[in-house]
Amino acid sequence: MLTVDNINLHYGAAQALRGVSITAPMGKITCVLGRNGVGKTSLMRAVTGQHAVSGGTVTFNGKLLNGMAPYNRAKQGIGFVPQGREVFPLLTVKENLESGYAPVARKDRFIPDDIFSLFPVLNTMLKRRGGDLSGGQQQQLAIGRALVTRPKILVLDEPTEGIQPSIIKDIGRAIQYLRDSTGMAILLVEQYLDFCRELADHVYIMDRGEIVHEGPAETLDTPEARRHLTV
Ligand SMILES: Nc1ncnc2c1ncn2[C@@H]1O[C@H](COP(=O)(O)OP(=O)(O)OP(=O)(O)O)[C@@H](O)[C@H]1O
Repeated sequence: MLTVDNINLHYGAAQALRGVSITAPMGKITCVLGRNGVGKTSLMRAVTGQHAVSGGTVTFNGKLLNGMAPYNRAKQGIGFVPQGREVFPLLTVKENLESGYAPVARKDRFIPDDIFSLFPVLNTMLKRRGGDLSGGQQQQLAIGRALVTRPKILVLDEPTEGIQPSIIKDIGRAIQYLRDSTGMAILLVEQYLDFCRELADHVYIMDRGEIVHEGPAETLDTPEARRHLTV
């Protein structure tokens, strides 16, 4: 289980997170929702080690992650699919997937078949450059690359952003399959309410750097939750 306990995060003098606490249990999909600029990506940066917290703790399966470099967090089982995908445009699909080998033991340096079962298009495009793929295909590649690192928790930052509906469905199915078949924890940041309502076991809503709502996915339909999500 991932436990974020009472964290603060600053960019210089500006505070982006204020006393944020969330948990993401194994075998569950935990979704963090909120409008633009409320701190969702900052929370993901705190979890993956891309930005230091200025207070509080981040632990994964009992191990304190504070101060640990992103590379070492990947070794602990934190797999990250960043906002905007960050696929290497000049590397082939195969090379992009292989870039996930760095944190895994030598014996595990192969591409698990599951990835091609989930996203068959990647298998047919192995020799194509990452930059030549559509946005949806790049998103599938970014998820595949994270899976190559054999994560115990998959952290996804707005995987549906700018993606066509049919591929959003494929990505949703893949996320459910990963939860149900591997028991990994999934931490999902989203602005797309319906996607979260369908997938999430538990939801958090953020506003201005704080958690303002927490509950099962059904609670997204309460007026109190809606109030935090409408512009
Ligand atoms: N590198 C940075 N330097 C300074 N301020 C930043 C930086 N990154 C984010 N911020 C500020 O921190 C706050 C939270 O931003 P963050 O990106 O975490 O929000 P978000 O909810 O993920 O938004 P979005 O949905 O647009 O990605 C915003 O006010 C933003 O302007």
